[in-house]
Amino acid sequence: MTDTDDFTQPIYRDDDADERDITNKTVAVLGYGSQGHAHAQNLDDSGVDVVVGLRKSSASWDAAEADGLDVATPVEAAEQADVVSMLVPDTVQPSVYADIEDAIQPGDTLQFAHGFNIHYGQIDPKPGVDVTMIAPKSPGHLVRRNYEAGEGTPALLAVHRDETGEAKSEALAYAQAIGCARAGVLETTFQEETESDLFGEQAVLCGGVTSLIKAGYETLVENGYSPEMAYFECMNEMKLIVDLMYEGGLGEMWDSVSDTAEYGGLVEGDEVVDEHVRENMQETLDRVQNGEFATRWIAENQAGRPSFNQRHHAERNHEIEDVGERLRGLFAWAEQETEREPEKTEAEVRQ
Ligand SMILES: NC(=O)C1=CN([C@@H]2O[C@H](COP(=O)(O)OP(=O)(O)OC[C@H]3O[C@@H](n4cnc5c(N)ncnc54)[C@H](OP(=O)(O)O)[C@@H]3O)[C@@H](O)[C@H]2O)C=CC1
Ligand SMILES: CC[C@](O)(C(C)=O)C(=O)O
Ligand SMILES: [Mg+2]
Ligand SMILES: [Mg+2]
Repeated sequence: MTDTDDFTQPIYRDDDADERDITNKTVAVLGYGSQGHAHAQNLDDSGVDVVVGLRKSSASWDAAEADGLDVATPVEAAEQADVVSMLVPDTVQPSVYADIEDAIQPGDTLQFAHGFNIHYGQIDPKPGVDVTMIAPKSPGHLVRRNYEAGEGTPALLAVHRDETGEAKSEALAYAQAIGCARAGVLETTFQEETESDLFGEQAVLCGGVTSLIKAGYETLVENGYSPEMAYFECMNEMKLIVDLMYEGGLGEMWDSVSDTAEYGGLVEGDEVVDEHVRENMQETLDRVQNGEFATRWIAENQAGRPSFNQRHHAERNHEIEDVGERLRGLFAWAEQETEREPEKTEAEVRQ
């Protein structure tokens, strides 16, 4: 464990976990998407007995088998397992849980990578079952890529229910087996993980950044600058700037850019992301905390995702996507380094 003098809370590392708390169990990984394929393969490589749970019709079934994993239906997988890792999309988890509930026995564990369905009351696990979470703070493909490179991905650990008295040590061993304890595992609650994760992806990581990029791109193009110039300035260089912050914090980035960029950025940054943006962020957090976002997302799915589909297609058809695809075609290295999920089909988007 890290020295708590340096941090506000303990951060668990490989030495804090006992691999036998997971290598003596069978884990059913339900879903073989972004997180599912990474957890299943990392667990398998760490010597854990894994069975992947998928619908018979699943396009991922052959992929999981080709990766050398045992595959069964979610019910069959849950019947064999001591730990069921719920890695299907948040919106389908309640119906998948209803299907597998009878297959889970007292003393088993139901584990999540995000707390949405527990926190907002969409799943109420049956008595006698441990309920835990290991939530990697990363897209799943990097959880796998980092593991293979001998590196780790930070994760959050939470215990919602501990019937066996072993919920935390088992979750920590799971985190170790998927490579997260190489980096660090922070203990939290389902509430804190859910609300901070939703806020982060909406206001900053996914929603905030894409809106900032599009607004910058559109401002340049509307003022007569070329799309190629605007793409390189507002999108391509974003990665290079963020990489510096990832490696060495804000300071390393500011040290690397010119003094002109540092002065202009410090002065104008707060003009662009002003008090009004902070008020908007607070409202976003309010909607997460009071359940308004969750209610809207659940209703959106029940209605067949009309707003999601419209926004999904508008985003994919934004001009920056077209110019970006053509420009990235010039980067010889991009194809080797970038491990992208194939574009979702219409049916998958509607799911
Ligand atoms: N994406 C990420 O990087 C992160 C995700 N999380 C959390 O991890 C969990 C999983 O998310 P994510 O990896 O994005 O999920 P994905 O959308 O990538 O999951 C797709 C997988 O789920 C399967 N699936 C979909 N519907 C069903 C169903 N009804 N029954 C059985 N299998 C089904 C799909 O198979 P099929 O071929 O049958 O459709 C596919 O294998 C969520 O709780 C999410 O919030 C947490 C951190 C980051
Ligand atoms: C940032 C999006 C995320 O929360 C993640 C990769 O951590 C997600 O839900 O996919
Ligand atoms: Mg997240
Ligand atoms: Mg998330």
